[in-house]
Amino acid sequence: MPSQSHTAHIQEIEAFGQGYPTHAHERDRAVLSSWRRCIDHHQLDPAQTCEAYIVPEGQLRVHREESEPLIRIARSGLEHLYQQLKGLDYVLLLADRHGIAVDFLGHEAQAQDLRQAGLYLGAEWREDRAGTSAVGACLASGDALVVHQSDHFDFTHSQLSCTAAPIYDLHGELAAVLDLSLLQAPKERASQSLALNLVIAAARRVELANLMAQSRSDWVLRFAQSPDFLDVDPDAAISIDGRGRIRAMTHAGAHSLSTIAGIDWRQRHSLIGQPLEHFFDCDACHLPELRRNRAAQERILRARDGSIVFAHAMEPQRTVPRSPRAATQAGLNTGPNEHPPTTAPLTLPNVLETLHAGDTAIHALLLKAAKLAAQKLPILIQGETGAGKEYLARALHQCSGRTGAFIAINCAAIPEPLLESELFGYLPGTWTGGTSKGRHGLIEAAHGGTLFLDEIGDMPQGLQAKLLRVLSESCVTPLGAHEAKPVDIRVISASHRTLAHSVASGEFRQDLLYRLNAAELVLPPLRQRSDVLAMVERLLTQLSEQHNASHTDAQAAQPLHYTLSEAARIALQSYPWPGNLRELHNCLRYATALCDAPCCSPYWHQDQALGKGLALMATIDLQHLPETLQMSTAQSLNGGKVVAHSETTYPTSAQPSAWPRHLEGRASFSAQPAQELEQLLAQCQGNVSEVARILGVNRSTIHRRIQRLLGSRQVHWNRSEPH
Ligand SMILES: Nc1ncnc2c1ncn2[C@@H]1O[C@H](COP(=O)(O)OP(=O)(O)OP(=O)(O)O)[C@@H](O)[C@H]1O
Repeated sequence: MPSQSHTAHIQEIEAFGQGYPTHAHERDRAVLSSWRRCIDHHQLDPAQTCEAYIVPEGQLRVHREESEPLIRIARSGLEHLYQQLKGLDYVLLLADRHGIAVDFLGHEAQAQDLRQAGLYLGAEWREDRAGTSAVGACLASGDALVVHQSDHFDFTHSQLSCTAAPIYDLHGELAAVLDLSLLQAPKERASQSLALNLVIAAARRVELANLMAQSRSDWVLRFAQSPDFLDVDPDAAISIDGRGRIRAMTHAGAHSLSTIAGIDWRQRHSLIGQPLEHFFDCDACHLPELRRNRAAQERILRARDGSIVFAHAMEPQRTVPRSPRAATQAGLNTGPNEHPPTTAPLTLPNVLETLHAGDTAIHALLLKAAKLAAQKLPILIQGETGAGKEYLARALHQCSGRTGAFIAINCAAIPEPLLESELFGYLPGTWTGGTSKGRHGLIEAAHGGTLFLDEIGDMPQGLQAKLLRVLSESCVTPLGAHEAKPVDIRVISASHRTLAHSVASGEFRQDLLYRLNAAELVLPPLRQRSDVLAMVERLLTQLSEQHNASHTDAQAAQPLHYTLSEAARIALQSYPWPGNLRELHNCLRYATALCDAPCCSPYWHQDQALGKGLALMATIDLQHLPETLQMSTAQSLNGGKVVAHSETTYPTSAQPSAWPRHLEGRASFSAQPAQELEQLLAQCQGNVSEVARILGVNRSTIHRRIQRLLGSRQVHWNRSEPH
């Protein structure tokens, strides 16, 4: 629609109001519906203009307080979206159900202009007050739309281009509107199509996050049309209570169930409380089969209308114990409306479940941790560097039920005088390096929460005595103070050293050790875990999600998933990981950064309106892994001495002697050549090229070896690969 003079704008709206022929065919239908409401219901006059209205501070505070939980949940989604559009001058508003902007992301440098234009915190965009706007029309219709320049009813706003999508709460009520606006936009309305897709996708993710946050004690079933998106960016979700009945849905979830049931989605209330088997050929007993320990392609649900979706079931986050007594013993909180799931071989709270991927030893350790979580007992976590001690401490805090903060301090990283003032705080004028107002210490900051003392073995002796006093008296005395303050803290400490040795050498106080390790959790090094590859898969899923949430707008329509080549898989599995999970995580971050441009998978995602297109698969190969890994793999497979590790300062226990058993003999490849070759072929699923790459020889050499060593024995190599 070309830009108009104010007079032409008034004439067009008046003519439309009276039913005369206009340019209306060039306007979006949602815009015309809003114009109709403005004229007929709100009795607005297009000749009367009105500056954007910002509500007074006190009123804004009330609205923000009312929307606080939603703002919290939406915030990270908003920030991701804002980052995607960085440099394009978009402004993001989250408006509440009354049309008032309760959250805002935009350039502070433009604050004056944005405020004047109403693209600011506190702006009120209700349709009956401001005429047709994206927020107002979205609230009135419940649908996403673009209101571009002269689409605005009030000519005052005719420079703006605004795109909005609704966010529904779990009861199907329109809870908020996400709006993406530009002060100055290109004339073409089509320029905002991508903004529309982005804002719809962001609103869907906020709804998913909201459902997840509010359904901690229920099963959550997430759906996608394609298995590739299922675990990274599902389309819809529903929650299911302990009796296998639908408890809540995202908007897309309500649409899907309504379609299956053959009802209008506006009747979604009738879906609540219905058993799952009314919609799918499965009931609550089948939910554990849809968890992520099976490949996404296998997690298929058949709907009663004959359609098929891929599903991902997530068990309740908080364990629901068999009895209140068991709940207390396990230290797990149950909400008032939690029902014991009918199935549920429930084990760990989700936050602890995420720390392992199937290793039985660590699973047992985490079960113990779950029982200790809500006790106030001090816990000492031991384990090699990077084994995940801080992760475990945070998880313990999260399922402890303690409402205060998790405060972490690394005792090895801070010089003694600073460490003392950091921990204990100081009064004004006490400490020359301090601020004139004095400062609260970290011990006080952890009041009601958890104090995590990392590398406690490195705490200076003078401070060990002071800490002991805090632990025995539950009081802290800031530097320069004469009176102690009572504190309620739970202490978790960690060390990569064996503290008993430090006690024996006189470096660590025995009485403090007794205070700190009422319970001890020893995290195994990664090389001793049997779930390395499963952890790799999990981290790759996370990295895919992060990529999808943060990459640029042009690519945003195509979610990406990282996968591994067989060679990379073997290398990752056979490496001894002296830096444990930290090294593994960094290695995968490195590999995903280096991994070449992804290629398209065969899946074409159907729901274009949700901002998706072709699924992209990015395969991590051996050459994308850090050189240390490549060298280590080549040396171990070719019988070379592994120098890379022995030259570093890794703990002796991390030496390659601890490599996974199936690869231990690989260094002496020629000792049992036929058996080794057969094993390697099996591991590479018969892919001769992969075997050749691993051994650093060409494919014809492998084919010759197969002929020579294996002869007519049945060999499962990939005969269909190109020769
Ligand atoms: N369960 C986990 N899942 C995924 N990544 C993890 C996990 N645990 C640890 N990591 C990775 O390892 C890094 C180090 O974790 P963490 O700080 O908990 O280890 P740590 O044992 O406390 O290390 P240090 O002894 O050096 O302080 C994390 O930043 C993360 O990248």
